[in-house]
Amino acid sequence: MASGSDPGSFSSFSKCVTKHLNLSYHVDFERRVLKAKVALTVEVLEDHFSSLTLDTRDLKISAVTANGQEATFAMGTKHSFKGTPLEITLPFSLSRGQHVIVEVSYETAPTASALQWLTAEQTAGKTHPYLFSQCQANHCRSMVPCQDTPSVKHTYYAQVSVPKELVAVMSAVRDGQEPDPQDSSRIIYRFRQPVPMPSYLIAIVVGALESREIGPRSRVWSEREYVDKAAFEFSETETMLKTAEELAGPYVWGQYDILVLPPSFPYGGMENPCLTFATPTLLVRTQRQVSVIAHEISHSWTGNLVTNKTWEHFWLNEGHTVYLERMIGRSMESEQYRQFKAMGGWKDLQDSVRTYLTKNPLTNLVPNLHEVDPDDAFSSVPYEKGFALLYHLEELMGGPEVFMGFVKSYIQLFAYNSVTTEEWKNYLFTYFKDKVDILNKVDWNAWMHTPGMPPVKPQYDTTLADACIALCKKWVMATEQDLGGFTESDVKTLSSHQLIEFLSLLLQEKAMEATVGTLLAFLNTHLPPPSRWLRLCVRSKWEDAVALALKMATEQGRMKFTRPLFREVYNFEKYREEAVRTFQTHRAAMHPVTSGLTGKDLKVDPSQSTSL
Ligand SMILES: CC/C=C\C/C=C\C[C@@H](O)/C=C/C=C/C=C\[C@@H](O)CCCC(=O)O
Ligand SMILES: [Zn+2]
Repeated sequence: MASGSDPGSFSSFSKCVTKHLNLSYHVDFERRVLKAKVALTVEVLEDHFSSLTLDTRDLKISAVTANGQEATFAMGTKHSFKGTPLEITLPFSLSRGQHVIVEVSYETAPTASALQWLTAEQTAGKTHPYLFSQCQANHCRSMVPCQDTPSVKHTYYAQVSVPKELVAVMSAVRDGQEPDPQDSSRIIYRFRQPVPMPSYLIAIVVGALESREIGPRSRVWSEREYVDKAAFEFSETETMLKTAEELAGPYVWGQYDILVLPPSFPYGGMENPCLTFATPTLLVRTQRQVSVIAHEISHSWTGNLVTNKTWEHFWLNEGHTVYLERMIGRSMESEQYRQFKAMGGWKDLQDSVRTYLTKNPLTNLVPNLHEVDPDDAFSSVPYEKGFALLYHLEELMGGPEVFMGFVKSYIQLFAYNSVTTEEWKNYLFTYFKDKVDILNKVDWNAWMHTPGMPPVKPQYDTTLADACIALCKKWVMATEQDLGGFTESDVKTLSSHQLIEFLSLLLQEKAMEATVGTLLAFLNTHLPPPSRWLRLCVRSKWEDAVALALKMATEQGRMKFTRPLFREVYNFEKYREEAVRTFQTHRAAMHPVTSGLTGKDLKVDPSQSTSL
């Protein structure tokens, strides 16, 4: 299964592959470390095998054993984002097909890139500390020494000792709890993940958590302050799961829970198996953001069951997931709704391509990530260029039902495996063997290996978008005299999805007149301020919006909002210093990845805390 190489991993996965992890964590909130032991069950792929390399990042390794015997180990040279290879030499030699249990005793660093340790003051309840992880793309190695590549899949078992007033949850099925026999002030939670999965899907949260049942296989988890809101917001979960199963096949992970994190969680959602992580910015009581949950549910098939072999093939995870998410939208809402969302996605893609610059090779659907940190390469491109390609193929191959047949078959064929773009394409040609002539006319090189926008622009149905386009035109062309002509009904007739699209269209207008600021002030009295609105206000140099934009950028940490808001204020020359100052004041409380990437955006030196 695991062959070839991964530019993001030092691990020797062509020589051996991990089949199972047995993890023990002791969560130490005072020192902000995990005291840990992991036993890796490793299958040997070659004869005369006596050494292996694991990925680590900032781990303090104290001992390594192999089948219970002491093994020698050495740390290699530290790489800026790939971490430090852990070279292990076994006290014996093994042959192809044999297994060995390699046990590593270690401690994580307080600065582990996968972990954010929050003080009680940073939580909603203000009484207990909180810990959460985010391993995608290459951060698992900062909490587990492992083969940290999506090409290797393994099951896992874990036991986590935490102070007894706290609760631990993981990306696995809960397997009971008991008092810690070593310390009566602590409790041990146990977890099992019997479905093989890549290391980036290992996840842990420890905090004052509560849960509510929202369906026959679903609970929501969060601090008490969010839990009822979350149960309301995500009440459609079981309907979405059933819709996804009709489209893609059985849900194999047993439980599907959602955990709402504190506001600093850097993403809208993360598809951790059995336990989707979600930002509290979804709790807006408008169901505006339920497509994030449809997206994370879809990952149960595309990403978690069929996984990209390396991060260079990330579009296989995300493009198919967006495709499935929008098919769920089609079943639960309408085809017009799917078309509308697809059109919004095209705009997001234009936005990303513009931000990254049209000729940047990181806007290729299949980028070369040799010596590139995946966090730096992350954008809407794999999501929306990937979706656009799949939609284009859908049109060429005979429509949504026909193409969904291919997607379902691809999922069944590659389930429990990791795939490359080439393997996906070969299967596409096999599945549509009667339509190879049409497939041969697709400009594959332009779609996959060329920067910028795709070679074909899909013609989406504009029914739901027309109202947004008309209103955008009206606002863009307005003069001072027209200002009185804008009424509440202009925006009241738009759905929340249409409103987001309207703001997105407005944001793309290059020549912002000063009057737009006044128009936006009108909008402000009628609507809550989404981040796009604030970006628009700052771009149109409406000075009152600067403080609001910086407030939103720091009160929550979803990078999709925080980074563009900071960048927008930074680009407003007059407030550049204020953007940098605000970042420097808040960076210690930010998630490590968010603070690193925002620092780069604002050209702030990471070590000195001063502007470059
Ligand atoms: C070409 C890029 C290659 C690899 C990138 C892989 C991972 C990048 C890393 O930064 C982690 C990303 C995690 C994403 C999690 C969830 C997203 O779907 C959320 C999207 C944005 C949002 O809604 O907030
Ligand atoms: Zn995704």
